[in-house]
Amino acid sequence: MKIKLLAIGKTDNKNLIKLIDEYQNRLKHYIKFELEIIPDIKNVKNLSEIQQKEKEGELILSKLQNTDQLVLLDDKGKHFTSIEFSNYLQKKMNAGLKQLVLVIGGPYGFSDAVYQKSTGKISLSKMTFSHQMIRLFIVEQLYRGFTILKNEPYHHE
Ligand SMILES: C[S@@+](CC[C@H](N)C(=O)[O-])C[C@H]1O[C@@H](n2cnc3c(N)ncnc32)[C@H](O)[C@@H]1O
Repeated sequence: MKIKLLAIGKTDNKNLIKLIDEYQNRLKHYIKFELEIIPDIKNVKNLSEIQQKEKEGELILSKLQNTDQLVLLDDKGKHFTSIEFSNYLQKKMNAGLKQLVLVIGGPYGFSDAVYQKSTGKISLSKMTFSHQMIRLFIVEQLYRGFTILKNEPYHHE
């Protein structure tokens, strides 16, 4: 299985980029992983929130292959402990899934079309974080999940 993380908009924060890169590199020892950044929509000032979400949604959906499973990172999604999340990843691998696509929405979240196409929603907290911070949190949790599956000493209860 491959995991693709789709995210909207580039971040200029060098410290954040460095940390994301570090976990991304660690993760690559366990699974094929790709972070794909969808460029920011141009002239967003002329768009309503709904129009921006719809345009971002079209770009997200255009990136999907037929066999992909689309799972959204969403503060209203399902909550997992890190161990439960590692089991979730194991189940996806056991199911013979070719590619799991995790998506981080833009500043206003997802369009209805993206919600309709998705097969699940994962929340990393009841709180809402910026779409940039979530990139770091999910790569760290993915890394943590794989170290749990491999019984490696990173996660402590
Ligand atoms: C600023 S948030 C968008 C908030 C927007 N009000 C909404 O309803 O989704 C930007 C993106 O970050 C991600 N995000 C923020 N907080 C999250 C959380 N607690 N769990 C999972 N994803 C989160 C989601 O992908 C969200 O679309």
